[in-house]
Amino acid sequence: MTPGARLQTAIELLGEIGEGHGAADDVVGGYFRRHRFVGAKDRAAISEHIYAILRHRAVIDWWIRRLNGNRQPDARLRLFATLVLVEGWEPEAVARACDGDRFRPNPLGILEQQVVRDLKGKSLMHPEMPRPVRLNYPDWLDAHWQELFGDQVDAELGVMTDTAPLDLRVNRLKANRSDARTALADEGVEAQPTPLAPTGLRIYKRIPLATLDVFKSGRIEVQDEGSQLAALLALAKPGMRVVDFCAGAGGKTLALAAGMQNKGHLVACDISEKRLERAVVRLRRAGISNVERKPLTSERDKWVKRHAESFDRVFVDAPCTGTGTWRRNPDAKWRLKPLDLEELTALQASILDSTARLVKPGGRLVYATCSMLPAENDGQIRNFLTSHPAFALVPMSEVWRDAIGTACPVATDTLQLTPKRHGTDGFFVAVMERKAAAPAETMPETAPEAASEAEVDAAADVHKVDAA
Ligand SMILES: C[S@@+](CC[C@H](N)C(=O)[O-])C[C@H]1O[C@@H](n2cnc3c(N)ncnc32)[C@H](O)[C@@H]1O
Repeated sequence: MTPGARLQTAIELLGEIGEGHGAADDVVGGYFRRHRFVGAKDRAAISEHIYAILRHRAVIDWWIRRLNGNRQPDARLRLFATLVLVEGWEPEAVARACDGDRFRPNPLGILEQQVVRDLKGKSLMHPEMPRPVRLNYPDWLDAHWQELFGDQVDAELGVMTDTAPLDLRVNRLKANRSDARTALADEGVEAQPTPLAPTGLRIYKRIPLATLDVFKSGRIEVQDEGSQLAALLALAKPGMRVVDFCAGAGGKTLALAAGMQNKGHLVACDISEKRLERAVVRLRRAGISNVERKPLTSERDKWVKRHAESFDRVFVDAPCTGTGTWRRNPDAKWRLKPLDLEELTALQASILDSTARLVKPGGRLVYATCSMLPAENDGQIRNFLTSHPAFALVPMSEVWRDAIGTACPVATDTLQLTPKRHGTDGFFVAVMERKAAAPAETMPETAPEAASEAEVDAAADVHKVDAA
């Protein structure tokens, strides 16, 4: 591809992302899957153009508006401005690449030429930029960040425009960390142990992961260190009965099953049967055979009532704003609206309320999000504990000591990881225990019949993953 053809592709994909055709990684990944002839260098260049814009969008738009009256920035103008401001292109190089020839962008219009010319030599940041512009997030989130980070907002949000490294989880059913690291090195990939999670390896380069033997043989999986820690902190042990309630495509399910050494019963629930289906191949690759997949109609599905107080661990990886993953999904912040936060917090409260029923006396409810917004995290836990006196928070120092054994990285009773402080995604974990002697949670009006083991086994047979 010529540089111009790469720009034209980036413009088209940015248009699709902007029109809500999907998350950036789906749109870009889908394009590359449909156009397999696009070479590795072209793919890297196209992705770099797109992600440079998504990461710096507020700053780019601020400059465009400043230089160009209040003109609404479009995909072309954003790209041209980013080439000059972020990628250091000369205005003449932009003009040369956009000559209107086949597969290349049309020549720059007068306004576009003017913006590109005026941006030459400018630095990305300007002292007059308001904080949400400087740090590239929507205005309405400023108060939320202030509540969480106080005078550290700049430092904490400043790193959210960086690129995240690639974290891998070593599958303890098949390898230990040192073996997996050696196997990666044998395939030419240098990996470092993650500082907090004993199961993690970190890679700073782009690698063709799916082609590596160490991946194909199920010894490693992609998983951010924060997610690995969340699963470890559940302390799911061999022989336990465990639910992964919002299991999706099984990222945490795989980690929980490894902690259980493939022994005991692990139910992976989700309202999306399609996502659960995507877990099958991953479970098989990891050699996991103790997982039952259970699609639900909602968090209030009858299955929940039928299994009241029958699980040692209930893991809730709640649907959330994903504000902790902006380094990986920079476009997500621009799709997020205040109403989404309201709807998500209501859904999280309902999921917590319903899943509490599943926990045995003495068992634990583990709530996790990949968000850093207090309303989804500590606020949610405060409300839950007030309305569910049968549960008590297990202090994080205690959970961490039992699960990880190193010094706990926070002094609070819940865990809020941030990219700035911990180098992980922004991840939250709270562990609550149902008091052993407490009366049962309020039960539904219709008497709950506990499922017999035979029923459970029959359900398991339908969805059970063949480990072969
Ligand atoms: C954060 S994602 C889970 C990611 C997954 N645990 C992993 O590690 O790959 C949240 C999941 O919650 C599911 N979900 C949304 N609403 C739900 C509900 N009412 N009950 C159960 N699951 C729900 C979504 O389908 C989504 O898969």
